[in-house]
Amino acid sequence: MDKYDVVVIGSGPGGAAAAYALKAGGKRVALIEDDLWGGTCPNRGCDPKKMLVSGMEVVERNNQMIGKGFSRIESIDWPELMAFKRSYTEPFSESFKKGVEESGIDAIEGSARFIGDARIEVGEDVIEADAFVIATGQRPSILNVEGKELLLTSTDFLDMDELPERMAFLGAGYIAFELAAIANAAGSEVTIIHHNDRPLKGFDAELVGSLVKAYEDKGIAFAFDVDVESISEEGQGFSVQGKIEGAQSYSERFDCVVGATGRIPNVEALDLENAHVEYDGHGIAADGFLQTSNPAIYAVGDVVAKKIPKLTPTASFEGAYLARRILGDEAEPIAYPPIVSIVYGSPKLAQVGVDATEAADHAERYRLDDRDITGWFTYRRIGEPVSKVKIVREGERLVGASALSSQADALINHLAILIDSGIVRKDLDRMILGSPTLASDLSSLM
Ligand SMILES: Cc1cc2nc3c(=O)[nH]c(=O)nc-3n(C[C@H](O)[C@H](O)[C@H](O)COP(=O)(O)OP(=O)(O)OC[C@H]3O[C@@H](n4cnc5c(N)ncnc54)[C@H](O)[C@@H]3O)c2cc1C
Ligand SMILES: NC(=O)c1ccc[n+]([C@@H]2O[C@H](COP(=O)([O-])OP(=O)(O)OC[C@H]3O[C@@H](n4cnc5c(N)ncnc54)[C@H](O)[C@@H]3O)[C@@H](O)[C@H]2O)c1
Repeated sequence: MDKYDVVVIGSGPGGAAAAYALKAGGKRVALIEDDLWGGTCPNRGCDPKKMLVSGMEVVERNNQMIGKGFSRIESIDWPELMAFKRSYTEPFSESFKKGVEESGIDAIEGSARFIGDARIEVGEDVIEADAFVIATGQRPSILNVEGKELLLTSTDFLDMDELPERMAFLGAGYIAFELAAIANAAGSEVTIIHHNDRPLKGFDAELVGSLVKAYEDKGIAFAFDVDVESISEEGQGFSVQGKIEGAQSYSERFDCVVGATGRIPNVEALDLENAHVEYDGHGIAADGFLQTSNPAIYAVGDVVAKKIPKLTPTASFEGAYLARRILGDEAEPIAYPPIVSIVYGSPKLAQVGVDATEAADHAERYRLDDRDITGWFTYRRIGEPVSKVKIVREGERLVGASALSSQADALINHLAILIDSGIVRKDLDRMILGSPTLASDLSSLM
């Protein structure tokens, strides 16, 4: 039987951040993975998605420049774009594992399950540790309808050999908006089917409305207030059936249907009952120190039941915090800075900090600037059809922002740095930044 100081279960951004920092702090560490090394983000999440987004961005930029020196719309060769994506993803897992081993962490392959309060089993091997970190992430939740086995997931989409001519996404969250934009740019006829009329619920309703309009302008269809009841095979394709607001029936045929109705925590295989670790359908319960109901077991990343966005940077932030805590360098509970959320759609939608609703509800405290900046030079020069920004200030200081444009991802990160550092307009005015750029716009936005 092997004995470690710390065993980390799951090699995604949360588990890897904890394992590397614990090893650097002098601990004997094992990292266990039962699938691809590096977890969701680099293998079937953020990174492969963004490789495909690169293609979408070229088409978007090309379309915006038509009549401005460009007449031809570049089209995406899907198999070639997919080969480009695979050039990144295919070698990733092996090279990640090699990096783990070279750092002196024991890389163990297999599924971990608890067989006691401080003991796990991986295959035939029993492993003990002073502390465990659960970082097992989430997987797609499959809508419980008749024919659910016919649904594809985001993982299937991100590795599709051929792009279907007509496709549907069920759900209208991050994944549906991002993958729909990619498929649309690559020439597929896309429909997003949603059970209510409020897509991307965590984002500013008005900016989401503008995003939906932009999608419709690109030919993406929305079927709102549809309760999907069944998926069935129809010829070479699939039929989605349901009810519109519980009355009228809905029926459409597609070449493929991708379920994007959320993700669920990977907890079942862990046999958490054997270690007295509490969890529910949202994930593992962890306190402000990321400690579970068993004091020797911690949890980080997507597998934790939490209100904050389940994203790669939050998972790695938690992993790094937890390593400091276990190493005895952290006495305070975890404190998150404002968290940037970005939907890599076409255009992109992004937000950080206090939102417009909270600002309006607390008008005595916050000042909200709601601006259409489509005419600004930054956007004019690329023929951007829409650019909107909402800025929330408390006194002089920026405390929140939302943005919609093809540049919203970079802009929101600039704004998050201003929020976090407390930089105000007069500080910006003392700087000479490269112009014209997003950075040189900041002073005017403040
Ligand atoms: C399509 C898609 C796009 C995304 N895009 C973005 C984005 O652009 N930006 C962003 O910030 N976030 C994005 N995310 C979310 C991001 O991928 C996750 O928030 C992040 O990967 C969470 O990290 P984690 O370490 O908690 O879990 P994961 O990365 O999911 O890693 C968990 C690991 O644990 C392993 N595991 C599970 N059970 C066991 C077991 N019993 N034994 C051993 N190993 C086990 C799994 O195989 C997995 O490798 C995206 C997600 C998806 C699905
Ligand atoms: N850019 C990013 O940072 C990024 C990208 C992709 C995924 N992610 C992460 O992955 C998670 C999962 O993404 P997701 O898009 O699957 O989840 P999500 O929670 O963002 O969206 C799920 C959507 O499905 C809808 N839905 C739920 N039940 C439904 C039903 N019965 N019929 C129709 N619609 C239904 C929800 O109302 C919601 O709009 C995200 O919450 C996020 O944490 C992040």
